[in-house]
Order: sequence, then C-alpha cells, then structure tokens
Amino acid sequence: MPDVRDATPYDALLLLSFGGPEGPDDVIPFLENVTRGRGIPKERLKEVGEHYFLFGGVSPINDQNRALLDALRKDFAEHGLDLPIYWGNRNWAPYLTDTLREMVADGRRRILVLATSAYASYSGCRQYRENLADSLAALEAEGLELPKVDKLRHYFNHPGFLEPMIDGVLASLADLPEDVREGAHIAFSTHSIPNASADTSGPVEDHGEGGAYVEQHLDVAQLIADAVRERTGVDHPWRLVYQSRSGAPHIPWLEPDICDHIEERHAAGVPAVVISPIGFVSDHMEVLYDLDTEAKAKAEELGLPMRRSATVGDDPRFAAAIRDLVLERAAVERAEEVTPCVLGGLGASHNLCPVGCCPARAPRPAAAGADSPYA
Ligand SMILES: CC1=C(CCC(=O)O)c2cc3nc(cc4[nH]c(cc5[nH]c(cc1n2)c(C)c5CCC(=O)O)c(CCC(=O)O)c4C)C(CCC(=O)O)=C3C
Ligand SMILES: [Fe+2]
Repeated sequence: MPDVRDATPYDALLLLSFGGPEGPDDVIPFLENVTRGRGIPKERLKEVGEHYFLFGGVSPINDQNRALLDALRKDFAEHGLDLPIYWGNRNWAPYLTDTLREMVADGRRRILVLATSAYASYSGCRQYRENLADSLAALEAEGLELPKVDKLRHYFNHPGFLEPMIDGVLASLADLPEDVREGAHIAFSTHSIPNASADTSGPVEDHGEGGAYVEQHLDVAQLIADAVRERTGVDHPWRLVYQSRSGAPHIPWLEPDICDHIEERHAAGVPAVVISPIGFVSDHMEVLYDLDTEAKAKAEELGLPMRRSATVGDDPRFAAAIRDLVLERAAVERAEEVTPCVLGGLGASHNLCPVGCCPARAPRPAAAGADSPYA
C-alpha cells in the first residue's frame, strides 16, 4: 500500500491566479497589465475600471486566494501532507516570476501548479501556461537553474468542486419565496469567450462547435441539475448562459448573455431564476459586478425573483479535492496505477495538455504541456 500522503516527486504546489487591484491607484496599471496586446476597446476598459472603483478599487480575488491558501494549508496539515504552497499571479502582485524565483531560491525542483480556472480554454489554461513559460524564460535569463513545472488536470468534474455548488443551488432555491420556488429556472453562468476560442478549446480532436469549453460546462450544469432533482424531487429547467463579454461587437462571443436570458425568461412567464456561476471558482469581480449588481438590477426592474448561488471559494471540500488531485498526479508521475476521482460523462481530463490544445491567436511558448520548451 503506497503512502497516500506522499506527493513525491513534487516538492511544492503553486497557486496560480489572475491577480487584481488592492486599491484605487492599482486599477489602471492592473487593467494595462491584463489587456496589453489584447485589442480590447478603450471604452470597455473605462467601463471595467468603473466596476473596480465601485468597490473601492479593490478586487475581491486576492483575499479569496488568501482564504484558499489558508484552507489548503489547513487541509494538507490535517492530513499529514507535507507540501509547501506558494502563490503567484498573472496580472498583479505577488507576480508569478517573483514567486517562481523565490521557489527556486528555496530549492524547489518539481512544482505542481493549481490554476484558479477549472476548465479548458485559452484564457483559463493555455494563457496561464504561457505565463509560466515567460516567467521561466526570465529566470533562465537570470542564470537560475529551472525547476520542472506541471499543471493539475482540469477539475470541473471533481466531486469536491461540484458538491459545494450543488449545495449553493439548493440554498438559493430554499431562499426563494415558496410560491415561485418550484417553477424556478436555473441559469448556469460562465465567462463568455470568443466563439473562435471556444471552438478550438481542448485537445485537437475535441475541437468543433463550442469545443471542450462548452462541453465541460454543459457536463457540470447537467451534474448539478441532476443532483438538485434527486435531492428536491423537482426537475428545474436550466440553460448554460454567458457573462462579462469584452471584445469588439463585430466579433462573435458565446451567447446568450445572462441579462438577455433573464429578460427572455421573464417574458416567457418563468416565475423565478437561480443563477449558478459555475465558471468562477470564487466571487470574482465578474460575479460581484456582472451578476450581483447588473443582473440583479435587471431582475429587480422586471420584478423577477432571483438568487445568485455560491461559488466554491475556500470550501473545505474543494481544498480536499485539491489534495486528492495532487496525490493522484504524484502517483501518476511515479508510474503507479490510479483511479481518478471524477463524475459525469467526460471522464478525467488529460494530465499533460497535448500539442494544439487551446491554441493562441499567435503561437507563443507555453510551459507544462507536451509542447513545452522546458523539460
Ligand atoms: C475564461 C475567462 C476567465 C475564467 C478563467 C480564469 O479565472 O482565469 C477569466 C477570468 C478573469 N478575468 C478577470 C478580469 C478581466 N478579464 C478581462 C478580459 C478577458 N477575460 C476573458 C476570459 C476569461 N477571464 C477574455 C476572453 C477577455 C478578453 C481579453 C483577453 O483575451 O484577455 C479583463 C479586461 C477588461 C474586460 O474586457 O473585461 C479583465 C479586467 C479576472 C479578475 C476578476 C477580479 O478582479 O475579481 C478573472 C478571474
Ligand atoms: Fe477575464
């Protein structure tokens, strides 16, 4: 029997996230970091800046990552898993390059990466792998000896990610007035991305209409809807919808938008809606602004009862899922037999992104995949 607390060959876990401003002076520099070379219209940037200013210029994401780090460290300690955890971001301090430099200085040689995005897509997966490649290149230029970096498989269909969201939808339904509860529809919401990015998300063989991005979200939505039906006895109709579109209007992005969907459901006579933000691992600005502010105002204007259900955040079941995924991957690296813990119809996703997975518009080096220029 192998020691189940053994993370060998890994010697560290790296929480890799988006980053966000911590005060009003950070907002513009942060947005410049996010949008460098991405062709986002100026008006859209001003508008998104206002979302942050509405919340004092502070993104909720950094405190949520600190809470997740606490939950992970507590879970690891309670289960005898002795693996240090670091944190680095794409767009704000602590910056990924600085964190990796610190990890090298601490002697870390085999690093496993947990990104705060559960699904395949350029923005949610490959872009983080490109950030890793950029940071490794920077450290190489400093003459440092590079660690080997791997990324955890996509965790959208791990029960520890799903269970807290199922509970969240049940709590939102219970919170609705009794006379509209049974007829409530569920809107599973995720970040809109360009149709072209969705169609090419995931391994090449999964490319096609919506790609792995849409397929994985539909799997999650179905799993949550099924669990809600089993536990309430009510078959709530549902649909996958999108939010936070940011590109130029002539470029097609995934639809329908959550606010249009709310209007359409109201016009169809639906008595209430529960929004389940399955695309977000915690209450990001997109959740606080696009759902809790904008969609809420839309529902109120229509007089449509609406509840937004919880994201997983620092739920202990999510922390335990990450421990499970770390131990699973470590066993894979040790060439041991493992049965991945997974629900739904898609099975466990690949451990190593294959060549051609979630391609960028302009090809750039990406680490932690089959096409990585680093070992
Ligand atoms: C799929 C996806 C995720 C989920 C996966 C993941 O979590 O990584 C995500 C997360 C996030 N996106 C975030 C913020 C922003 N995203 C932007 C722009 C964009 N996002 C895109 C997609 C995604 N984004 C895309 C296709 C663009 C267009 C430009 C481009 O191709 O890059 C912009 C520019 C302004 C705008 O137009 O909105 C901002 C400010 C924050 C921080 C929130 C906070 O502070 O709490 C987080 C967690
Ligand atoms: Fe984004």
